[in-house]
Amino acid sequence: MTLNKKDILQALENITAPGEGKSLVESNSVKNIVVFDKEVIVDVEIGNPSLQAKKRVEVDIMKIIHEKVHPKADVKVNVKAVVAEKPVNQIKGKEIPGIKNIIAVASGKGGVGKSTITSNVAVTLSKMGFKVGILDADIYGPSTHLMFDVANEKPRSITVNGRSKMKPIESYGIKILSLGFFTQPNQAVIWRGPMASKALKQMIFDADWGELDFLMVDLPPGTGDVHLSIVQSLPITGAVIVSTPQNIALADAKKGVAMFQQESINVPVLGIVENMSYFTPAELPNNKYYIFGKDGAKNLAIDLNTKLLGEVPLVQSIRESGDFGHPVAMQDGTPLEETFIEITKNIASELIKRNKNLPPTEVVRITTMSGCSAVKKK
Ligand SMILES: Nc1ncnc2c1ncn2[C@@H]1O[C@H](COP(=O)(O)OP(=O)(O)OP(=O)(O)O)[C@@H](O)[C@H]1O
Repeated sequence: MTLNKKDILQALENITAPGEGKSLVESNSVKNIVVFDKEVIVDVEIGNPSLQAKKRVEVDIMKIIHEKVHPKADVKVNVKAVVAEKPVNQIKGKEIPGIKNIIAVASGKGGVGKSTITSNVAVTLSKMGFKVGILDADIYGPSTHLMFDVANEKPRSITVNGRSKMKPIESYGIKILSLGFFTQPNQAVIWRGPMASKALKQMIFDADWGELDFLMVDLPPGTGDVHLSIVQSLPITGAVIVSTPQNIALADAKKGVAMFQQESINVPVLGIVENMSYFTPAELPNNKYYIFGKDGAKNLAIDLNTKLLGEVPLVQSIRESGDFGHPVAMQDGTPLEETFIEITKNIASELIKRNKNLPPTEVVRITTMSGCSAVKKK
């Protein structure tokens, strides 16, 4: 009996690769053929990993060789399944030169204190000596301009390298751009999807942010289409989710986490900040009343395999300082300053973990911060 490779290859042209609509030869599935006397060994690779597909290819090859080449050939078939990695359709915004980390702050539910947490973490980062910016992307109710007492300011247009750019408003050393700068205080503006996207793109890419260590983005509450398009248009380094302890808020926070973890977005969730964890009256600072429930965010963080970044109490001074345009974390030597330092450090150490794939210089730069305490700005 004389068998040769060419006849075998020709025979294999009659078999289609499972799920490919092409012959095994055409689809390059035949990797090797060894002929030795009456013995034939065929190595094939197919894309379908199911047992049936493998068995079908094996039987088909044996049958066709017996039919077209030699009925007594001793055929051995090795079928290997090679599953191509599924391309992930990630839509990421292009990098913003000069901005090292972009932290998105989100909440599933409205009014849980997302802007309060954003402002106070930004202030704490700035007190630590970092260059910080805030982009208020809350299309429903921007409030950063109020919390930093710059409600009546309007960003100017300046020329940088021959291009006209929007100059962020600076308050307490933090650069701010907010949709709130472009509406009248008493005007009810509904930023519709495309209009909001356009305004935000301008505030991101046509603004003179300069060098920033951190740009905090205050997202609108919710997890709808508008949120997706905002999140997808920004190169976000990590996301922080804010929730209050009630079940109804936690259920929405869960959706917020899921939004960032979607395959098409895939933004690392740095953790959850629980706001209004307990009430502490000013005259009884050691008393804690868990009026909205206890450990809700902690349990959610465990469930979702993320971190509880900290718990912020419900206290009058947080509301007052927000209303007066002077974030509470600016005050030195208070328990709330400590609370925000703790949260900020936790965010930073989660960022270090997430950034470990970045070039070493990037990681070192952030590592320096993790161990440091608040450095007072001159
Ligand atoms: N821990 C707190 N203690 C007391 N008041 C708080 C606390 N956190 C937030 N507030 C107050 O609750 C109100 C809502 O807070 P904030 O605007 O930060 O919420 P938000 O989630 O950003 O709201 P929105 O959904 O409108 O964007 C503000 O008046 C703020 O000062």
